[in-house]
Amino acid sequence: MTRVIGPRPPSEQDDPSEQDDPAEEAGLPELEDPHWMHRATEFAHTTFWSVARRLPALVREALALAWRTSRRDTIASIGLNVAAGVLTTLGLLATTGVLQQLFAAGPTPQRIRAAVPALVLAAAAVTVRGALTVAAGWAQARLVPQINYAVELRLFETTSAVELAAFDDAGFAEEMDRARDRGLAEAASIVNDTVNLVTGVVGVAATAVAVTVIHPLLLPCLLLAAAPEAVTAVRMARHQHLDWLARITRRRRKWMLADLMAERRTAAEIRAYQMREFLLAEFHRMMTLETRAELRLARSQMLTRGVGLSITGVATFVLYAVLGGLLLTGVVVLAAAATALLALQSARAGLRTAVFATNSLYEDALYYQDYRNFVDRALQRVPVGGTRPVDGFERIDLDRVSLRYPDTETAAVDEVSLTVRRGEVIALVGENGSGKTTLAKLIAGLYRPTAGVIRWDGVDTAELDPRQTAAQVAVMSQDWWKFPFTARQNIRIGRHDRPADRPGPNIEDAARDAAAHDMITELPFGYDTLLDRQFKDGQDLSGGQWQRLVAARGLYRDARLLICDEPSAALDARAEHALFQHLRRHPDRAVVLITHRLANVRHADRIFVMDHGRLIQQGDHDELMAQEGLYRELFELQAAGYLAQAGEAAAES
Ligand SMILES: Nc1ncnc2c1ncn2[C@@H]1O[C@H](COP(=O)(O)OP(=O)(O)OP(=O)(O)O)[C@@H](O)[C@H]1O
Repeated sequence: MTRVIGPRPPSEQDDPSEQDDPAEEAGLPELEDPHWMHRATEFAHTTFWSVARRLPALVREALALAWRTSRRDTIASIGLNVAAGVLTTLGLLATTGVLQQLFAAGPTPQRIRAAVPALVLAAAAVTVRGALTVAAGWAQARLVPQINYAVELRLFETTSAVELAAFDDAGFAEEMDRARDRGLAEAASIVNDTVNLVTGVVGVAATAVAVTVIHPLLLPCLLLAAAPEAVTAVRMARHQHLDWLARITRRRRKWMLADLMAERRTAAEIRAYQMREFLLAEFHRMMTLETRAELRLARSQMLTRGVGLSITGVATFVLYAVLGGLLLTGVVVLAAAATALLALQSARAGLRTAVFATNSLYEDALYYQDYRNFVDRALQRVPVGGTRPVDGFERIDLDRVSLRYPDTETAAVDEVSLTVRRGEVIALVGENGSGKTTLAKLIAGLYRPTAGVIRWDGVDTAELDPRQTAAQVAVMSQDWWKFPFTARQNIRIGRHDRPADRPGPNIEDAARDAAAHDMITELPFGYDTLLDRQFKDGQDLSGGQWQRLVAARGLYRDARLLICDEPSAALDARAEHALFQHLRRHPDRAVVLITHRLANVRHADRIFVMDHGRLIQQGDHDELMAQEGLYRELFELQAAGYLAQAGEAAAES
């Protein structure tokens, strides 16, 4: 049988456990550290005691988050764990009672009878404690999805409201990634860690109370015996973290390779270039190094644990010796000593839980802080706008408007003044990078000018209600997104909130106007076809078909200002012709058209020519053709191509 997947089998020489730290590793392709690495590094270099010092503040933060999300589940998670702790104490005391009766003098049946009440109490304590622990776990598990939902909602409410310009700011984008990648997930973790910490501390405290009641001298003995285990737990957690840090770049590369080999969007290219062997070899190399690192960690963890267990063994031996001494000198009775040994198990488990929870809480809180900081900063970038109502316009005036993108030397739009009037079609033309799209986004209100003023009927747009202003605008963007919805939804999102009584084109009419209707009806489920291949029955469209859908959405929006940025770049001649029939003059609408196909702007009322962000020419087609300049040059260049072809065809016939 042919092997479908057949990576090179590891040779003996490749045995990961046999190789030393390879120089090969240094030859791996360079990758930048992920943006959240600074937190991981910060944690790695913080001592456990510094972590413990910050604990009260972190616990307060986590509890506040849980409290805001669900008071009932917060109280239940903490309260039930504390109650379980009280029952641990009761259970241990009852056990001492049982042992005291069993070790007392007298005939066996009589001793057993005397032990029965304490035995019942101990059994009841264990049972109720178990029930409380289960209920506490349930409350804790209920908290997690609620917290996740609350923090995600808050994040996306904020990211979807911030101004578009924020997305051009590399710092902002990085903070957003950081908040999304780890910050979000760690919100529920810090609450979980806190509840675990409380559980651990309550467990230790309950045991401590029980042994102190039995005999105060037992408490220091108990802590002494449990301490080595806690130290081992801290050391192992640190090892694991440092090792994870050292391997993170390689693991990212491994994930990236794994993604490349199992992603739809890369599948075609990988096959076309026959990259399979190359990728599998890279993956194999990465896995070899990774496995070797994991084996190294396992070895060092084993050593740490071995040393820890040896010290714990010695400490337990010392405890036994001390208990023996106390028994011999009659300071404690046999029953109390036996209970102390039982208590030791419980204290160890509690201490281990508390130590792990402390470590995790500190680290997770660092990432959660990233989320908090991002949301605070993002809220400052939500455009406030004015309150003046807007209902259409007669004219939009740009007065020496400029826009400089963050961290760039030159202005993408430089002191441009122009007017867009209702009922007109205006065109923006110019070479690549001349600032047309940026200017269109300024007119659409997607960007605020960094200098100059835009006025709607004489009123500065900063004074207008931003939601109402945006409702007047439709943008058929050059870089549209393939929204993973049905064809109908893809058009309807253009004005999904249109009230039933408000007039406007219906979905099918808009699709017909954009030459999309026939193409949609030919899809397997017509308008209800899901346009995403990653889901069952989903379909994909060609570039031109998508663009027809985008045009249909823009027409369905039925806005007073229609901005069309290269609306026909991917359309065939028939679809382009059909679309431009519907982009003609309309008394209630202004159209701003950007296109490199200059034949389409011939009939525009006015044409604005951009060059390096500046407006260098304006007029209608005839005026611009009558003068020397960029417009005529570009138009003639394009026309020459058609004329030459027409000439060749005439000569051949
Ligand atoms: N988000 C951005 N951040 C930084 N610079 C940008 C951004 N978008 C565009 N630019 C720069 O601004 C200038 C104008 O770009 P713009 O997209 O407005 O040009 P254009 O005339 O529409 O080009 P094209 O004809 O290629 O679509 C270019 O130099 C471009 O590199």
